[in-house]
Amino acid sequence: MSFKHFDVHPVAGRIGAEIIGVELQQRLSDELIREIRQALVQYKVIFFRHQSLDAKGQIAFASRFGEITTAHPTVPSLPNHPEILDLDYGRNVNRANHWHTDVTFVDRPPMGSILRAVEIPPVGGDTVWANTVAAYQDLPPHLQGLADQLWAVHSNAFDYAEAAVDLSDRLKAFHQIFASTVYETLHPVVRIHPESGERALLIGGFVRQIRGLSTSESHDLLRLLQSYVTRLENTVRWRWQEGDVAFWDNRATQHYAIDDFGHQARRVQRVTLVGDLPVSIQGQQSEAIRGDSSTYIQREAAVA
Ligand SMILES: O=C(O)CCC(=O)C(=O)O
Ligand SMILES: [Fe+2]
Repeated sequence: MSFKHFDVHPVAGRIGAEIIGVELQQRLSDELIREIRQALVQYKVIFFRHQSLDAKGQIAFASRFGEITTAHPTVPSLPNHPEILDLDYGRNVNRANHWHTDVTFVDRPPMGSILRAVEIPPVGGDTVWANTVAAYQDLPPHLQGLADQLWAVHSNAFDYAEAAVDLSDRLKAFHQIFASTVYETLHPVVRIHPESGERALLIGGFVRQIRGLSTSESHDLLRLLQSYVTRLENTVRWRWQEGDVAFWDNRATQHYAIDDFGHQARRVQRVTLVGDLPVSIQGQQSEAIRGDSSTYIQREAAVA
């Protein structure tokens, strides 16, 4: 696909592209936003180098793609900007060095996220994304056929359970609400991407159990499926520079923030877009089992 409004330089063979010639702080035309959305769906994660985007600009840009959530249980938002999660590693959040698709324990996981690099260590702190459509395509046909039939329970039960950093009172309040509320959702292991129609594996760090299998069978099968996601051929690694912006399609990716920067500062800020209910290849929708995801999405209101 070619794009009229910008140049696209793929960063790796199967996922990730840099968009060149767009200044995100400016008000962009509807047509340009449509092209960015097409690039997002095609490349799964897109990068904009050296932007001069501020918090307001980030919110304004994100809102062109849909509704923004203020959702995160333990990561604080910027003062006056509940839409912006302030991920200041070592100071206010745990490291995200595990493979995951964001927030899959709720029935409507985010459509995507826009992450802005505020402070980046001189070396280390890269982020890796994996293409979960390519992972599905790599499965041998018999495994595809099996995965197509499976459903899995995703839960927040363990995640963020222990805070590695001292939490402020405000964060403790968020944390308590989150820790005392178990969210559990049944998602298809293979979802149909609502825009591209592609089949994508929906697994990752929040999956607890494949329905209908024993714990050990579920564990082994998840490990096998996940090995297709994290095949290096299906990944892209981004070496951040300050001002960079990454926008990922959370419906077709997992990601992993590499924890190799010791005690150096690393600060990124995220705006998250509301997603829709995943749909299986048979046309069945994900189902919340426990926890009302609107309480999650309305976190600020719940604490206030
Ligand atoms: O810090 C990063 O690079 C990514 C952290 C993360 O998992 C997220 O923002 O969803
Ligand atoms: Fe994440």
